[in-house]
This record gives sequence, structure tokens and C-alpha cells, in this order.
Amino acid sequence: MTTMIEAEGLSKAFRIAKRRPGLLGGIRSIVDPEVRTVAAVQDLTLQVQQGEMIGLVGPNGAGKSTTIKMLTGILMPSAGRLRVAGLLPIRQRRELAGCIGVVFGQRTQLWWDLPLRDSLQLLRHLYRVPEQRHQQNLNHLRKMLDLDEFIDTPVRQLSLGQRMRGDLVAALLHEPALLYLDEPTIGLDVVAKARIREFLLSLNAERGTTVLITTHDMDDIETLCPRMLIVDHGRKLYDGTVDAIRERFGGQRILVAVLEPSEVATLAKLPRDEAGLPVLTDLPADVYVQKLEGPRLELRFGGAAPPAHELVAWLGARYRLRDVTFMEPEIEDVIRRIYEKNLLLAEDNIAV
Ligand SMILES: Nc1ncnc2c1ncn2[C@@H]1O[C@H](COP(=O)(O)OP(=O)(O)OP(=O)(O)O)[C@@H](O)[C@H]1O
Repeated sequence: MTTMIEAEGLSKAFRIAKRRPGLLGGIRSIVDPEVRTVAAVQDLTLQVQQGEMIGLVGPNGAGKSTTIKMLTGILMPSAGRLRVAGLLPIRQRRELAGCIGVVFGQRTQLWWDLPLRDSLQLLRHLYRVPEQRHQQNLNHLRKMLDLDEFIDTPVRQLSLGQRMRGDLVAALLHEPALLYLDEPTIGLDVVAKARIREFLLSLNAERGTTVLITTHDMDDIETLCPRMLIVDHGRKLYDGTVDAIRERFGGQRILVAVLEPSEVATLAKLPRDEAGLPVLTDLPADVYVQKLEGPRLELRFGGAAPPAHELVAWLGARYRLRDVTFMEPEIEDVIRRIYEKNLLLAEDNIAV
């Protein structure tokens, strides 16, 4: 298997001149600048194999864009070793440009005043893609992303979702092996988001394109990325599967049982607690009644509760059940808890 990204001890520090307050302070800052160092990325070690889809997640200022800029050869690392598609990003930037595609959700690489078709044609010359290959790629991608209805429209008149589809095609015309996406679904409605995600999944399946996505939208991660990297203050806090992090920090899960209608009367006879919820005696450890609405009973349970199948058996022995489902904690909530409570740092668990 080919390694697409190989970083070891990758770091980037910015030196920022601090401006003193007031006019005199301003003049002094010019003559005698006070410099502060910001460690934007610290000691990042990472390996990404060809064909992986990996999400880069972190709060504002965590170092995601700086990481991507180093991976694309725009920024020179302060320390560490880095290879992307087997190349040294700064030294072999031109060759690297042929292997990577980049899409920034908040910016476009298309020409505002030109119809999308002309922008795509210009990019062919920029990347020096042979005419025939360009046509083949364009035909294929425009079908996948349904560009035909707006390919002759000037870019400035496109909706955000249409422009994003155009930008994706622009980034992929030279068939890069690696695609960086920075907030690819930002500002899009649910339908447009779903369309972009579907496209990326097909692209990855068809071409084996490696995709690295930075996003604040956890649905992007859940839909697209089996692997997730969490960074904060420039440091890697977690590198692993989305499922594993949910399992570890997800907190409580919910069992939703729909009882047979005849059981509603039985439940109605039970004593109630101060929140008005039925008091079920002999509830297993770490299991709580969360809600009762008609025949729908929700039980909340934590890590110390019996396994899910035992819980269902316990409930089934007491009530006639029509249906049982489990609700997983939203990954969005899990990540928020991790940031708020510094859970990963508290565990001192800098994952591999
Ligand atoms: N060119 C620069 N000069 C000085 N400091 C910078 C520069 N670029 C980034 N930084 C600082 O480096 C840190 C990491 O910034 P970066 O843009 O990589 O974060 P991010 O995770 O992409 O944030 P966001 O989610 O807001 O885009 C921040 O403290 C930022 O202020």
C-alpha cells in the first residue's frame, strides 16, 4: 500500500510582533519590536495511506489550515520531516501540484466573470492536462456532479452549492491522487451537502482518491471519514476511528422501546417520581428512565450498565415489546464534551 502523507515531528511556529498601545508605544514597537511566538502546529506525526478518507477536526485556531498549508507546500515547516505522495512539498512543489487537488469552501479557484466552462478550460492549461484526457475527465465529472444546467453561467451568478460543485471539478480535472478539502460543505443546505458527500464517496470508491477533510460539520465526518484526527492548540489529541471515540467518550446511550399498547395501562399504574416519570423497581445498575410517552419508553444507560442485549432481555421479561432501537450519542456532542472537559488531555492520551 502506498503512503500518501508521511509526517514526523512536523511543527510550525509563527513569530508575531506585538504592538504596544498608544502612539508612543506604536513607535517603540517599530524600533524595538516585542516578538511573540505562536506554536500553530506542534510535533505532528501522521501517516495516511492511499485511498483513506480522513477528517481533521479541531476548534478555531487549532492548527488545521496551517497543517494543510504545509502539506500543500505553501508553508515551510519550522521543524520535522514531511513527504506527500513521496515528494518533499516545498522543494518539489511543482511536481506536488500535479498530485494534489485543493478545495477551500470559503474561496474559489474559479474566475468570477467567466462561465464555469471557460474557467475549467483555463485550468487545463494551468495544469497542462492533455486535451483528450481533460475532455474525458470533464465529461465524467460533469455527469457525476450534474454540471450541465449551469456550466455556461458566469461563476459569480452560481449558487454556493453550484459553485462548490464547480470547484470540485476544477480540483479534480488533473486526476490528483490526493484531495484536500477545507470546509467543503460550509454554508450549504442539506440537499447540497448530501450531494457533495455522495460525490466524494463515489470518487473515493472509483478512483481510490485519498481525501483529507477539515471541517466543523460532524456529519461530514460521520458520513465520509472512518478515521478522524482531533487537534487542539497545534497538538494531535486523537487519531483513530469515529466509532472508537464515541465508544470511549460517548457517555450515555438510549434504548427506545415501543411496548404493546396493552402495556400502557400497566405503566400508568406505576408510582411516579418528582419528574413525573414511572419508577421501575429493580432497574439494572446505571440505567435510568428518561421518558415515557404512550407506549414509547426511553431508557438512558451508561458504561456501567449491563450489555445492550441483556437490557433488552430484562425489559422483555417485564413488558411485551413491539420494537426496540438504540440511539447512539451524536458525534457532535461527543466532540463538544471532549473540548469542553479536555477529556483527551485529562487522560494524557496522545493517541498514535
Ligand atoms: N500567517 C500567520 N501568522 C501568524 N500566526 C498565524 C498565521 N497563520 C495562523 N496563525 C496562528 O496559528 C494558529 C493556528 O491557526 P490555523 O489557521 O492553522 O487554525 P485552524 O485550526 O485552521 O482554525 P480555523 O478553524 O479557525 O480555520 C492560530 O493561533 C493562528 O492565529
